[in-house]
Amino acid sequence: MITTTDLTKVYRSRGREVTALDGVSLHVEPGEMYGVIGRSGAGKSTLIRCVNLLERPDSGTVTVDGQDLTALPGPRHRAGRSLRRARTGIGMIFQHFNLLSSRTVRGNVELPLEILGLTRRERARKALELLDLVGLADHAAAYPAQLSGGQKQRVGIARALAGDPKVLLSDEATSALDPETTRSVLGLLRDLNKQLGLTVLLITHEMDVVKAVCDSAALMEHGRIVEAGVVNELLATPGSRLARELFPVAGPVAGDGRTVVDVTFHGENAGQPVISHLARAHDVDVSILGAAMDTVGGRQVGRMRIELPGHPESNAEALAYLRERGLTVEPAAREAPAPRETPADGGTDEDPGPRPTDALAPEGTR
Ligand SMILES: Nc1ncnc2c1ncn2[C@@H]1O[C@H](COP(=O)(O)OP(=O)(O)OP(=O)(O)O)[C@@H](O)[C@H]1O
Repeated sequence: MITTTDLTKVYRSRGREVTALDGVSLHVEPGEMYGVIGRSGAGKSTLIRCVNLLERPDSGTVTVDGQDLTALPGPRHRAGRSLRRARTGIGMIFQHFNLLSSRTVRGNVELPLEILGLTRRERARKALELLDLVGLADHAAAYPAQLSGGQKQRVGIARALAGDPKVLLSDEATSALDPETTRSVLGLLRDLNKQLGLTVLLITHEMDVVKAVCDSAALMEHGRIVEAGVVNELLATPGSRLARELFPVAGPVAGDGRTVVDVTFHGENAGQPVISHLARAHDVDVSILGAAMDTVGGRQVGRMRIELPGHPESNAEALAYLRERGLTVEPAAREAPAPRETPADGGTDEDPGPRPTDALAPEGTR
C-alpha cells in the first residue's frame, strides 16, 4: 500500500547540511499498522512527511495505493492538482492535533469536506457520521479549548478520515497524551484499522506504541532504516535489536562458569511451562534473572533471562531442548543501547545501558 524506494533528503540551512533521509526503503502492506520508531532526529518526521509529499524527497520514489506520488507534476513548493487529489486518499494526524480554535468540533471536521466541495447538508451529515465513529458525536458543537487532549486527537482523527482515505499517517499522535489516553487513542486507531481496512503508518519514539498496535515495525537511526519486519517474526529472530528494545530484560550477562541466555517465548510456547520442563528433563537448576511479558497483537509474548550452572558447552543439550520447543535462545546481551549512542561493539562493561522502558525517549524527556 505504501512503498518508498531509496528516499534521500538533505536539509541545507546557513551553510550546514543535514542528511535527514539516507536511502530509506520501506514497504507497508495494505491493512497493516506499521510503526517507525527512532530517537529524536532520526528522520521519522521527514520520512512520514515525504509519504504524502508535504516534504519533497531529493531522490527516490513514494508509491501509495499503486500511484507514484513523486512522479506527479507540481511546482517544487506547491502541490499540483493531481497530487492534491491523491492526498485526499491519505489522512494525517499530528502530535499537537492542529485544530482550528475558532471552529467548533464539527467545523473542524467539515473543513476538508468544504475543500472537497461537498454541500452544506452533505458536510453536516458526513461530519456527524465521522464524529460518531470516533465517539464524539455529542461534542459536535464544542470548541477545541473545551476538550481534553484525547478528545482533540479524536477530532483530528475524524478530520483525517473526511476524504475516506485508505491510508492514515500518524506523526507522534499520542506523544502529548497521558498513558491511559494514549491507550484509548491507540485502541481507536486499531479499531479503525480493522473496521475500515485502513492502512496506518505511524511514527513514534515509544516502544509501547509499537507493542500495543503495530503489526510491523522499522527502527530508524541517522536517516536510515536499520531493522524492519513483522513484529512477531522479529521477536523470533535471534539478535533482533527491535525484539530487545520491545522486551528489554535486565540482569547480569554471562560470567565465569555460568551460562546466561535470553529466551524469547512467542506464539504457542508462551503459555507452556517450558522452563520447569527443562529443569526436570535435564536435571538442571534454572535461575530466572529477569523477565518481561506482554501482549503483542493479542498474543502473549515474552523474554526471560535465565542462568544455568556451567559453561555453555556443557549446557548444549539443555539449550537445544529449548530451541526444539520453538523458543528463540541467544546469549544474554546487555540491554539494547540507545540507538544514537550505539557503539559498534554494543557497549562497554562500564556502560550500564539505558533503562528498559525509555531507551528511545527523546533527549530531555527522560
Ligand atoms: N526544515 C528543516 N531544516 C533543517 N533541518 C531539518 C529540518 N527538518 C528536520 N531537520 C533535521 O533533519 C534531521 C531529522 O529530523 P526529523 O524531524 O525528521 O527527525 P525525527 O526523528 O522526526 O525527530 P523528532 O522526533 O525530534 O522530530 C534532524 O537532524 C533535524 O534537525
